[in-house]
Amino acid sequence: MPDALDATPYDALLLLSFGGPEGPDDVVPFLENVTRGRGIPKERLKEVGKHYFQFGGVSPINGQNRALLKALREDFAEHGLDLPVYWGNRNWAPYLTDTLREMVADGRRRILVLATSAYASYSGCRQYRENLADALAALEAEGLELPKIDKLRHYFNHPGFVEPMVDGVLRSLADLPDDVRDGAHIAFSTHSIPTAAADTSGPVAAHGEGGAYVEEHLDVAQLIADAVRERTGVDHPWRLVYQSRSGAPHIPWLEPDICDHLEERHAAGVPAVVMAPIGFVSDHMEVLYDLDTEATAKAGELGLPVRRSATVGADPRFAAAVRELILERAATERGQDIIPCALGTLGASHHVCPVGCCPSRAPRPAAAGADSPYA
Ligand SMILES: CC1=C(CCC(=O)O)c2cc3nc(cc4[nH]c(cc5[nH]c(cc1n2)c(C)c5CCC(=O)O)c(CCC(=O)O)c4C)C(CCC(=O)O)=C3C
Ligand SMILES: [Fe+2]
Repeated sequence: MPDALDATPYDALLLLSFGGPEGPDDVVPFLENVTRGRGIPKERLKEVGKHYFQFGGVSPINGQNRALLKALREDFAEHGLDLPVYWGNRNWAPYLTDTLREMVADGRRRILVLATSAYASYSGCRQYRENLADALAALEAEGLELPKIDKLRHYFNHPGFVEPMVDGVLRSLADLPDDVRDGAHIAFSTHSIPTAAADTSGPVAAHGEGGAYVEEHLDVAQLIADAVRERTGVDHPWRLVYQSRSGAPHIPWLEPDICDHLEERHAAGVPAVVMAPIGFVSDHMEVLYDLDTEATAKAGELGLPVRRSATVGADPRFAAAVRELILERAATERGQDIIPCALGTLGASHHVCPVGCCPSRAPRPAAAGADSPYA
């Protein structure tokens, strides 16, 4: 047995995710949960429902979270980190409030949250903090004693997140036909969000065109492109592109869209493209539908060879990164001086979201941040 690792003051980890349907009957209620009060056009919802039905009404995300839970528990056990791991979702069972109630019943008092989103943005960060505040409010109304909740920092530039994606891009390049491999372009893809949300993503100091959301993705893309050049000796051109746009057409969202980009690059004479979904922690429906189905069909029409590279998923290096992030945060909470681990030019992200970080359209209470109404 290795020496025990010290996660004090924390007594539990909570994997906090999006949730997804597990069968055809779940699809409509799931979409209602996702879109409550979010102003998404009906046509778009019908369209997205079809994506889920095409896959038997089952989102891949829950299975991927179960695999991640297993990888985390195995990594912790192997390294002597005695920290129970729980799982709760925003939009589907196991629901966050139920998990939190269970954690309180189990006597958990200091909870650290790992969200399945690596970057700053309202959808990927503050909205999860709002969900935590809602869950705490629900438990408070039940008369329960509330635990203290902190959220792990953004891990987009942690080597345990970046390195598996480097390997994925290398595998995709290797998988392309020999005659087009060296000329391949890399399209780093992430979820489009309204430009107004991007511009105010991250701490106030990062607000401006694209905000922390775009800046962080560009840093990861550059890191992967540099690592690929080092490993292959080929300088592949790349661009950050977007997918899965959902809002009304008159509201500007981040562009270019992956499909338009494929068309444009093909017209410019690019012989092949690797689509690298750096914005996603695992092979979500957005990856399976928008890239593997829609964009791949588009490329087929164009006669453009494409490959989609792997997401991090339950890679053991990612599980190890989570362990390191927990120990780093625990040491910081204990007042120890510790240098946080991060690649790239931006440095390690903040531990605690400051006031004004990723504001929502209509301000709501958010836990686990400087503006949290909870201790
Ligand atoms: C930045 C971002 C991430 C990445 C960060 C993170 O991972 O959190 C993400 C993840 C996800 N989004 C997901 C699903 C959906 N997102 C929607 C809608 C929206 N997403 C947005 C942004 C993001 N979303 C936005 C700005 C909207 C518009 C409405 C709003 O402002 O809220 C809709 C409604 C229909 C549609 O329009 O697509 C669905 C069904 C799933 C589950 C997939 C699965 O089942 O595998 C996952 C992991
Ligand atoms: Fe989404």
